Amino acid sequence: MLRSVLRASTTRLGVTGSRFCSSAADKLVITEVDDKTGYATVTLNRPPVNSLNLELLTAISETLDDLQNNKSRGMILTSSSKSVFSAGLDIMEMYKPKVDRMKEFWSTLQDVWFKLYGSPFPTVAAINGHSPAGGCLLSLCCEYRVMCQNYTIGLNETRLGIVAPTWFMASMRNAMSRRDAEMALTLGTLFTTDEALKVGLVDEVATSKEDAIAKATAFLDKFKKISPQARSMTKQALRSKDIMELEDNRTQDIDLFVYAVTQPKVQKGLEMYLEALKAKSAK
Ligand SMILES: CC/C=C\CCC/C=C/C(=O)SCCNC(=O)CCNC(=O)[C@H](O)C(C)(C)COP(=O)(O)OP(=O)(O)OC[C@H]1O[C@@H](n2cnc3c(N)ncnc32)[C@H](O)[C@@H]1OP(=O)(O)O
Repeated sequence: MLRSVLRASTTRLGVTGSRFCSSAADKLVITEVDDKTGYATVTLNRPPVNSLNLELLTAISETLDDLQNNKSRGMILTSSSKSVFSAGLDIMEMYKPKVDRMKEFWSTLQDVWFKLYGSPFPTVAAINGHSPAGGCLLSLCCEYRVMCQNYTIGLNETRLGIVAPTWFMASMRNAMSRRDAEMALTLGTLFTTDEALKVGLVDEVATSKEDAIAKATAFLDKFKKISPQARSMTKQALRSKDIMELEDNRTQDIDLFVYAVTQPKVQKGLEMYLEALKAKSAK
């Protein structure tokens, strides 16, 4: 049975059985913990496309703190949308930005990356929809990815005229061969589910969200007989080089982000990209 933990930002709510309280639907991140397994299902809930703005990133960051403080046994990251896992960073945070907010936005994204990529508990992404750019990054931070059929995933930054930061690249390199990561990053490839499986960007394909959650749960179950401490120390040792590299360069990374995104050429590119997105959705 699902337990008490429904959390969004700083608000705790109750839950009865497997049903959410009505107010849960308004929350940016919904967390349910299964009493039997102890696994938390964390659902991104910012319609229409879970684009990652400062508020959503803050809610994710706080959720990850909660899971760590409660010594979570495992996390499944998914989305409440029927067709989008996450559309990546909210382009409105980068288009005509206010510099102070932009810095806080990027610093919060860094926090989420540290907490998710370096989490002591095991993590799986149940990717139940499209997952470009920052959406792909969130899933890459997890240890295992199960993706539903007929969607797209990838770090497509070069297609927007943007260079993915080195820690985005490191996250991709951790999942795929160096060669495939180089091709994918330079081309800004958005892979179909089947293509993503072939290059190792995802680990399993699912037929539905329920199937993805079941496969994610089966992955977490594999660690039942493994010492949690040995497991987490091994994971963190393998990822520590990437983590230390960003830790040592946090401020420069924020400054670089602000500099790159405020370039007139990049602003123009973002404007055109937004216009194209809006024209497409108006059709
Ligand atoms: C030194 C380093 C410098 C910089 C590094 C920056 C790194 C950047 C990382 C990023 O994540 S950038 C974001 C990249 N994201 C994308 O390219 C995805 C764009 N979106 C889509 O392709 C599609 O929306 C979709 C995710 C495939 C979903 O398609 P669907 O048909 O379901 O929805 P629709 O396109 O109609 O969108 C609905 C609505 O949402 C708006 N939208 C979509 N994505 C974003 C976004 N990322 N940010 C802000 N808004 C977004 C879209 O415009 C529609 O709005 P409207 O209803 O008002 O028209």
